[in-house]
Amino acid sequence: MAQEMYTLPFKLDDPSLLHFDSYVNNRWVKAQSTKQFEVTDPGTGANWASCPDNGPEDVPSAVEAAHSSFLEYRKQTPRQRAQLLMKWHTLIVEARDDLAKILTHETGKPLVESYAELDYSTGFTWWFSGEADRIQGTVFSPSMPGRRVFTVKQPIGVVAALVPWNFPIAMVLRKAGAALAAGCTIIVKPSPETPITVLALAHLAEKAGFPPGIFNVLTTSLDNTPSLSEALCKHDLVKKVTFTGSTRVGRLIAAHCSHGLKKVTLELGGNCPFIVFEDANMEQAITQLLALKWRHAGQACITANRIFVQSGVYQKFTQMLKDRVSSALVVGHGADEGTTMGPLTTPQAVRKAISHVEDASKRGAKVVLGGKQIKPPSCEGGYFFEPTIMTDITSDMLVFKEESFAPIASLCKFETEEEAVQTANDTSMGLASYVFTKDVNRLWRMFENLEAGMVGLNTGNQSAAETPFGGIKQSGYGKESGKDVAVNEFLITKTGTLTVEDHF
Ligand SMILES: O=CCCC(=O)O
Repeated sequence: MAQEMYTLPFKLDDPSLLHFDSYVNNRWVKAQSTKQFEVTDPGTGANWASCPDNGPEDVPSAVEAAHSSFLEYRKQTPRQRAQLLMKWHTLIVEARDDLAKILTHETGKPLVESYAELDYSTGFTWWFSGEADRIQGTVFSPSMPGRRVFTVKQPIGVVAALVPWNFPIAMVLRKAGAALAAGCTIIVKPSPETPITVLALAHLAEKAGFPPGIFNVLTTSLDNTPSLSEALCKHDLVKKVTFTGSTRVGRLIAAHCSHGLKKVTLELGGNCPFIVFEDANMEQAITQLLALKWRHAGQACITANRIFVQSGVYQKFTQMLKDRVSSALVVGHGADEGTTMGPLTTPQAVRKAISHVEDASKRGAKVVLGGKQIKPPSCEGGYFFEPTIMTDITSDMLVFKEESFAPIASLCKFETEEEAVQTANDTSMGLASYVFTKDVNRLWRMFENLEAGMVGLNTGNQSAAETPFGGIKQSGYGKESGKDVAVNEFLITKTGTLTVEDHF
């Protein structure tokens, strides 16, 4: 359907930001099939845009363009790459109000959270423009006399970035920031729910002066996502794949990439434990939990999925949480003033939330708040679920075994530190964990014993551009953000050995 057939649900200060075609080699392009897919406002269920539904046949020309650009871009000095990133950063910051509106109408998150995502995201452009200048090799004398060894870091080549819908701007800038700083070119495949924010970033990248083929976006529908992603992963000229999403899809990506032995970064599911000991500062724990659990209605990989509370404060904590949630959360359309929790992004997410509550209730959990799908006034077609608190959660329930990815706080009681560690680690995932206690020795022990790539100690969300982000176990491998580690994911290390003749 042509874009003129849709009604835009918002007005932008700079309408030139809006693009509805894919972006390859600095050109706005359709899919070869000419097919389109629709973009929906999760707050109303109404479609407001459509984009090209690219398939595997659209991959080779995009990769070839990205590869020929790579052969030139890799020759730019780190300072030149830093300057391009900084210009992009400035333009994104300037477009903050418009980008926040698009983000809210694609993801459903409240405007206040869209602004928070933008501020988090521009941390990445800022940080990685600095990282470009800090890429360095080494030189040293080896054990063999008369030799010198040195290493240089070189960009790996064309990168494919497969990004999720929950933080579409942050996840693109976290990946692209590092890749472009390293001297790689990139093809981004946005999630079918959130292509327009990513196309707006492409518009700003061009305005910032990135030459053709450096930053490319191939949009695609849910149906074509598997085949297009596979074609990207298996193309010979794609040298690195970076993916954020579910563990199930992460396994498929790793399998596709194994053919070409491609370097892969996988940021996968969480099922993160949030542990509150009796001696914790309850106010602090609740405040941190609220910010973490209700961030984007629970749709973050690092959200608190299983909340373990020590028996002595279990009742008190449950009541405090219920009071705070009841008074703090206003559910509605993300663009409405006063909304503090928006809809879920997809109807499938609502179905999963319903099934998790039903399964837990059947197995003995108590729903102390919420538990149902809702339709706030003027949002009848939207994908809303009540902020929900359940107690008496046990390890046989789906909410314990899987990520809910919904506004469901699931509380489990525990007695001892040993039991808390054992049950928290009782999952195949290992992304983030959170511990609240005033006992510094216990904090340290928990930090060492919890199986997670990131541990918050009297802290909820710890995500930041300067902080290494990534999981262990089936939460994936590789690090994004942080000093050196993130850029290294897009670099190869080449070793030189030189024989030095001693003439003097
Ligand atoms: O959901 C995944 C990303 C969340 C974050 O970067 O804090």
